[in-house]
Amino acid sequence: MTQPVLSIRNLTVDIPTRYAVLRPVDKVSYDIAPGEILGVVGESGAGKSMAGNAVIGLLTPPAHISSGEVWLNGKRIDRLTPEQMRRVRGKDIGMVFQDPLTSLNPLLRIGDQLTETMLAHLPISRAEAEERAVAALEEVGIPAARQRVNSYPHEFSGGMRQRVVIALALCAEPSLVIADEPTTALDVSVQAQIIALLKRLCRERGTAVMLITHDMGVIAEAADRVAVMYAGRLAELGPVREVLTAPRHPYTFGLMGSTPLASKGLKRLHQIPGSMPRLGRLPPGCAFSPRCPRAQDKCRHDPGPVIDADGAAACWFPMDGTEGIGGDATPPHGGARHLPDTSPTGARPGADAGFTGGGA
Ligand SMILES: Nc1ncnc2c1ncn2[C@@H]1O[C@H](COP(=O)(O)OP(=O)(O)OP(=O)(O)O)[C@@H](O)[C@H]1O
Repeated sequence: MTQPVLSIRNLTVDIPTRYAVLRPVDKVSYDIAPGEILGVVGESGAGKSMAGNAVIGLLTPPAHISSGEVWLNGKRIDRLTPEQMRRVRGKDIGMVFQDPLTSLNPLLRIGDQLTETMLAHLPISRAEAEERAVAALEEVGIPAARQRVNSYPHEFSGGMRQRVVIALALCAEPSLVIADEPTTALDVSVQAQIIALLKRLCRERGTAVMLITHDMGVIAEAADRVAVMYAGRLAELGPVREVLTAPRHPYTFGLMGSTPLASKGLKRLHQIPGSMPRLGRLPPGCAFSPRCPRAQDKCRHDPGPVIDADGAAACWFPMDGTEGIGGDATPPHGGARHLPDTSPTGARPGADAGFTGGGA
């Protein structure tokens, strides 16, 4: 089997506070292979960004990795010094954040930003780096790239700026890109283009991608595998085709059902009742149990099983993959039109799981 680009094992992040130690990431394990896009999805506060920041060494103290391991291309990186980690971030890991201005220096021409990044990490001459900067902008679809290298970040629209950030993230030829809500701040019309661009470029280069999003539509459109997070833990991990057509964790099922089925003009939503518990107030047992229509006594006392990097559902009573799932299991934006029709029942996710219906 190909060596994964990224392997995280039992990754746990703690935040000591005056009253308790909060655990926003709890024993999370997964791999990302070369050229693979792993979508990390969950509600706000699930721990998606914390897990991403832990991988790139950008946790804000007092948050820190308290146990577990992070491996990049066969080398352990969770014990590197901040200086060593800075080099890894520039060379081996590219980053795309929600706000393009986080990644771009407002005072530097974008051509210079690309050139300096390449010169810092690649054995090439300045002339070659400048030529590659133009090519990189052309590749991400910036019109008149030879002139636009002289522009400053504020001279671009939001969508164009995010294209520049993608060019910057990829220019040092990293093996991993971490994209944290890369389209959330953009117009809906631009979102799909940016996701398609990221997907195409990473596929062509064999770059592994950790794509963090709250949007199941983005997962369906772009990801190969999906890691569903809830209250710091992995709820479910598996290939997108399997997880979206036959979710096994009731949370995944509810998350899909609560996504608008925009492409079909369907208004019916199945909202998951309640909200995710705050970190300091996690219930005993499975953190999802207070919201879970399938919860039994065991769920209220025993935390769900921890799943390993091979994937599964962290549920004592997982769904069997046929309950309430139909060929009409189309996630948002038509994303699942590539998914196989495994429908034995003709129902949609969320329809029969006892989640609150929003009305048709
Ligand atoms: N400095 C801090 N002190 C206490 N709790 C914190 C701190 N920083 C983050 N948290 C908590 O850690 C949890 C995980 O946050 P994280 O940003 O990783 O969530 P997320 O899934 O990425 O959500 P979002 O999509 O809103 O960014 C949240 O409950 C958040 O409130």
